[in-house]
This record gives sequence, C-alpha cells and structure tokens, in this order.
Amino acid sequence: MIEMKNLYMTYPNGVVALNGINVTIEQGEFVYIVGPSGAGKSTFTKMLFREALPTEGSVFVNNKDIRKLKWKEVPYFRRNIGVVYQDFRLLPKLSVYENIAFALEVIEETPKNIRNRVMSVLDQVGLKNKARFIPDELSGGEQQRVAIARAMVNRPGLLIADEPTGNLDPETSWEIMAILEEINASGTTILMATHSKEIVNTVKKRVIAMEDGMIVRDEHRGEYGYEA
Ligand SMILES: Nc1ncnc2c1ncn2[C@@H]1O[C@H](COP(=O)(O)OP(=O)(O)OP(=O)(O)O)[C@@H](O)[C@H]1O
Repeated sequence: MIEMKNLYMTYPNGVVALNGINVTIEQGEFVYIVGPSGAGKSTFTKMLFREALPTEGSVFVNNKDIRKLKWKEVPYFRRNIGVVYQDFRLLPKLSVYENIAFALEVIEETPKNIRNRVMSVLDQVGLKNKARFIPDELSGGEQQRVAIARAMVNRPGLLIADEPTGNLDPETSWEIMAILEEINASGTTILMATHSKEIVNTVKKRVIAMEDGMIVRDEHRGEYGYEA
C-alpha cells in the first residue's frame, strides 16, 4: 500500500516538483500517472523508492515511512520495489542472464536459486532463449523485457515503470503492456508514468493526472485526457 500525505518536494535549484500530493494506492492496483512534461510524474515515482526525499509531508510504502528509513535499511526496502525506465538501463557488457542475476547476487542468493530465479523470470517475459545475448544484440522491446525481468527477479510487491514504452514502436508497446498486465494479475502493484494516450485509453486502468506538481484528476478506468 502506498500513501502520500501533504507531500511537497522542491529540488535544490528551487523547482517545486510536487506541490501538495495526497493519494492512496492499494496493493494490486494498476495506476497510470499522466500529465504534461514537467508535471512531476517522475518525481512522484522517485518518492516511492527513496530516490529523492520529500521536502515536507510523508510517504508510506507498505506502512514504512520512507523518511524514517535508516541508510542501511534502504537496500532491503528497495528489494520490494522494481523499477523500469524508458531507456532500459541495462549493463551493456553483461549478458541478459548476468544483468538479471546481478540484482540477486547483491543479496547473496545461492547459485542454484540464482539460476532458477533468473530462468523463471526470463521465461515469464519470453526470453529464455536469449539468456546469453548482450543487450546490443536485442531489439528495444527485448531489452525492455530484460529490464522488466530484472525488476521482477526479487518478486517485488510494487513495479514502477517510468514511460516503459517511450522508446518502442506501437506493436512492441502492446507486448510490453501485456507483460505488465500479467505481472499485475499476479498481485504486483503497477505504477506507470506514460505519455501514451493510446495505451491509457485502450487498456483502461486508474488514471492519476498531474499538472504543476499537483494531482488534478484521479479516476477509476480513466481517460488520458491530454492532447498527446
Ligand atoms: N534533478 C532535478 N533537479 C532540478 N529540477 C528537476 C530535477 N528533476 C526534475 N526537475 C524539475 O522538476 C519538475 C518535475 O519534473 P519531473 O521529471 O518529475 O516531471 P515529469 O512529469 O516526469 O516530466 P516528463 O514527462 O518530461 O518526464 C520539472 O520542472 C523538472 O524540470
């Protein structure tokens, strides 16, 4: 469960990115965050995995107050949150397998568990046969699937996707959406910041619309509502 109360966030350069956010997101929801460029969507998501701290107000993720997390608690806390980005952010010199295993190895899993978990998430995203490839040898859609597999390998309760289809053609974008829906169907909360009017208006979900750091609309099975 995610809860933001009277949340404000000002960057060191004085830009007010979040300007009084109040919202609750239940476990298992699929939520789109929409809004014009600069509205605060990425900053909103950054609050949830302590990539940035609020200036004022509170953020609770699974009843944990992120402001009260001690430094040494942050890595453990982040294991329950997967993040994928528009630009995939895979390690270019590592194979698909290694990119995903890396996320597990840092938490000292056994070799057998690592192999089982990596192959199982690769199977989930339909890329078992490309485990030995390096990112450059994959299409954009395949790279995004690897990034999703990496984000899911620790079985997080929350997956944050910041414009996951931003670099992909429409057909590939639908494939990524199908994977995200499947992940959501297994109980993972999904928060997806997007500029895709077509996706939001086709795959109907809760829509949180932001403008100038504020939530201006929050609708169940909502519309995109902006000119794309
Ligand atoms: N690291 C930073 N330092 C200073 N200002 C920032 C930083 N990151 C974002 N901002 C500013 O904060 C505001 C909100 O940015 P944010 O990236 O959250 O918006 P967004 O809705 O995700 O935009 P986009 O759709 O373009 O990704 C913008 O005015 C942006 O310029």
